[in-house]
Amino acid sequence: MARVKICGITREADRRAAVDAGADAVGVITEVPVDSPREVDPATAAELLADVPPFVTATLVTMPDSAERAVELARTTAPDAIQLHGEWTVDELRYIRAETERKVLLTVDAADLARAEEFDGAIDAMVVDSTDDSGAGGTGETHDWRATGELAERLTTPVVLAGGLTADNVAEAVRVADPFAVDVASGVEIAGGRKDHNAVARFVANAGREMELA
Ligand SMILES: O=C(O)c1ccccc1NCC(=O)[C@H](O)[C@H](O)COP(=O)(O)O
Repeated sequence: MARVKICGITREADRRAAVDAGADAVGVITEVPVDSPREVDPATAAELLADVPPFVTATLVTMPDSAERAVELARTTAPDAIQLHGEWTVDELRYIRAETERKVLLTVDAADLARAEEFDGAIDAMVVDSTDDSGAGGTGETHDWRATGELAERLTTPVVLAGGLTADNVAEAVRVADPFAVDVASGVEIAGGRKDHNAVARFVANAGREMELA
């Protein structure tokens, strides 16, 4: 069974739709150095994360310019988990994890899986995504799901499959990669930064379809 994270929540109604659909985690994006329709300011991120109910992981998604800033953002937005994009060292990730006492996820690019191995065991989950040159996500691009599945078999750290997933391809992605979780942002939108509630519900249902058939 793959768990589901709905990422890039910018509005309360979208957060509610994700929770009502049965998402295991919601992601709120702040402080990223790219122009994203899914980015909100830290105060809005704090509000959106605060009202995530129990048993759903409130995830802060960010690309701050230092480990200290990551810790500060975690303090002001109070998430359950922090998903970092960009270039980080193992020591920096360990520092952020220890200082915040939060679960730390690192996003790695699917085209550079050799880099992923270096972080095995140092973080709580690894998001394998189709990132842009800066390491940002939300590209809407798919990648080699089989290679991600093979990586997941080698690592002890849980792997989250992201990048170009939609309600129509997520069941196949789960079948091929068998990830710990799947993550979607642009693939369930009606417009940039606004979720299509029907697509969100279909995505969550289809991510679990393989389990229903088993
Ligand atoms: O979504 C963004 O615009 C974004 C920008 C900068 C850093 C991270 C971003 N998204 C992070 C996510 O977790 C997305 O869910 C993931 O990249 C998948 O995106 P998509 O291909 O659009 O489903």
